[in-house]
Amino acid sequence: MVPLTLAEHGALAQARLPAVIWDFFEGAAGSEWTARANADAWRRHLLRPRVLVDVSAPDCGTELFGARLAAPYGVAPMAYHGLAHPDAECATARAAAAAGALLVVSIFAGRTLEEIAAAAPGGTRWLQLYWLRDREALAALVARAEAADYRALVLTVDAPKVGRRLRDLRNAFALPPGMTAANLAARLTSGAAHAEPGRSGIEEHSRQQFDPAVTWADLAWLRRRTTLPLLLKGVLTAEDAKLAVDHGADGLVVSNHGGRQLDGTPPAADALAEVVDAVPADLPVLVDGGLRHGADLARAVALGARAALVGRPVLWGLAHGGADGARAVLDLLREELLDTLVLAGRPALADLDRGALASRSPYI
Ligand SMILES: Cc1cc2nc3c(=O)[nH]c(=O)nc-3n(C[C@H](O)[C@H](O)[C@H](O)COP(=O)(O)O)c2cc1C
Ligand SMILES: CCCCCCC(=O)C(=O)O
Repeated sequence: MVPLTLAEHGALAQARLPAVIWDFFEGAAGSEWTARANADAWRRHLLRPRVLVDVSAPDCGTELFGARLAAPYGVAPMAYHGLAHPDAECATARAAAAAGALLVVSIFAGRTLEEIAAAAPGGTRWLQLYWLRDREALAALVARAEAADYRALVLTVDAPKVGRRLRDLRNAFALPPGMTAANLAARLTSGAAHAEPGRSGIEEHSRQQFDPAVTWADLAWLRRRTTLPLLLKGVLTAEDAKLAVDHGADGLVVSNHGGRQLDGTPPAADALAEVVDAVPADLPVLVDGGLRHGADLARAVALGARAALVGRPVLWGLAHGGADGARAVLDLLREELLDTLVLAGRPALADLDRGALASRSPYI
């Protein structure tokens, strides 16, 4: 079967993956309400098409921090792509570069930053960080990212610890043998390889390694260590968006972590406008969570996002088809976006503003 929707990519992946790994990918915190709401919220923004517009040459290309992208999209940072496919992040890097998409590499990647860069030399890559207790490890990663031509840093700020993910607790999820975070010393990663019944190795590991005492005041330490643009990922409120700007953030990612952290937060699609409206107009705001169709990319741009990141669907493609599968997911999103631009009578991203949407329809 040639998958024609992201959901069909998901079905192929689920058929292939061990259930505990599928659960780790798909799972979210608590009742998983926020994870479900993420996808539903995009669809509540109905599209308002314009007619008799010249749509013969639609263009969804864009530029982000000086890099050219084929569409306003990227791969969200996700730990351990090797759980999906043996070629791991190197395959994802090849897919993203071929599709003209940004790749945000997780601090918990299973391949080194240098291997990932070498796998797709022309690609646009950023590095995501969690604030570890071991600051020297963080500083070393920043230096390596700069040397390997990563173009920005993304500090994830919604995770003083990993959320309470019931599927992982039920499965006593732990990393399989051989699966390690290649960019960190073994002493910083070994905790995720074992879980007692009713526990999650990932959650325990985060309690050991993540610094839950970090505050806005600490950002200056990171800011001083790099000239790269610094984005904060996991901001959902106007208050925090303003604080981020005051503390030198160069961009934001509106995100509830795909519902994997605090269940009950607003869907990302609903938080986006609040954040966009709180920051200077030229500050790049990205968004992730629940984007499952190219039309959702159009919705994100219309609400003020400069680009959107896609998480689980890329792992679905990777799981069933390696680099080709991940690329197929990204290509499908771009094709669907172009189709949306044409049929909505808005042939360029600049034509997408809030007038392109009828929000919060009473009909669905
Ligand atoms: C398996 C998995 C691992 C993830 N690992 C990370 C991570 O290492 N760092 C991070 O900031 N976010 C991580 N996330 C969250 C994603 O970056 C992103 O916020 C979320 O997946 C977007 O939602 P979506 O999957 O609905 O597209 C992870 C998500 C998944 C599904
Ligand atoms: C201590 C390892 C944490 C990895 C967390 C990755 C993940 O599942 C997520 O951020 O979500």
